[in-house]
Amino acid sequence: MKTTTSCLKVLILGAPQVGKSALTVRFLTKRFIGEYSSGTDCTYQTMFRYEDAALKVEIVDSASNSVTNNNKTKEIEADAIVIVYSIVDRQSLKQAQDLLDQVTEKAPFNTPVLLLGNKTDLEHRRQVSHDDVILMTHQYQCRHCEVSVAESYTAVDRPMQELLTEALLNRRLRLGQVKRRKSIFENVSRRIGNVFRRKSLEELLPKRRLARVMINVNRRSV
Ligand SMILES: Nc1nc2c(ncn2[C@@H]2O[C@H](COP(=O)(O)OP(=O)(O)OP(=O)(O)O)[C@@H](O)[C@H]2O)c(=O)[nH]1
Repeated sequence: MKTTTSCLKVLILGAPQVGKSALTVRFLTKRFIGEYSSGTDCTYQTMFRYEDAALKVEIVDSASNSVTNNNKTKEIEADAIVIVYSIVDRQSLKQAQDLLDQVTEKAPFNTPVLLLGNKTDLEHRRQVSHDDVILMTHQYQCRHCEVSVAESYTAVDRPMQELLTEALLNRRLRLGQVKRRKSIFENVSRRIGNVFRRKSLEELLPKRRLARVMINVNRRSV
C-alpha cells in the first residue's frame, strides 16, 4: 500500500448544537459521546484508504458558523465540506443554506459538499420538511443524507467514505494522475490503424486481385 504525504482537508460546518462534534468523533472513533465543549475549532487527523493508497485526512470541526471566520473575501481551503443541520431545528436548515451560499461563492469549483441532517432518532419532533431539503440539494447540486449520529456508526461512515473518495478523485484529476479513458471510437480506429501499418498491401490482398488493383491504378494515372 502506498502512503502519500499529501493530506485531504475536510471542513465540518453547521449551526450550533446540530451535532458537528458528535459526528466527527463518531466517524473517527466509532463511538458516540454525548457532550462536548463548544466554542473552538478542533482539528483531528485520520487515515483514508482507497484502493492501494493511504492518505492523511485532516478534519476540522468548526465552531464558527461562517466558513471563513467572517473574513468575507477569503477563499475556503478544503477538499471536502460537510454541512450539518438538525432535523428538529428548522433554523439550522436556514443556516445550512447560508453556508451553502458561502461555499458556492468561496470554495474551489467542484469541491464535494455533503448536506447531512442529524438526529433522525427524534423523527417525532421533526421540523425540517423533506421537500425543502430535496429542493436545496437540487439547487446546490450537493450530496445529502439524514442520519442519527447517536444511533448508528455505519450510517455516518458510508457517506463520509463516499465524500472522501470523491475528494481524492478530484485531487487526482487536478494533478493529472487520472488518465482520460479512450473512447470506443479511438480504440477501434487505433486497432484498424495497427492492422494496416503491420501488413503491406501484398499481404492483405490475394495475388490476382492485387494485379487487378495495380492495373487499375496504372490506368488511372495515365
Ligand atoms: N438525539 C440526538 N442528539 C444528538 C445527536 N447527535 C448529537 N446530539 C446531541 O446534540 C447536542 C450537541 O452536540 P454537539 O456534537 O456538541 O453539537 P455541535 O454542533 O458540535 O455543537 P457546537 O459545538 O455548540 O456548535 C449534544 O447534546 C449531543 O448529545 C443525535 O444523533 N441524536
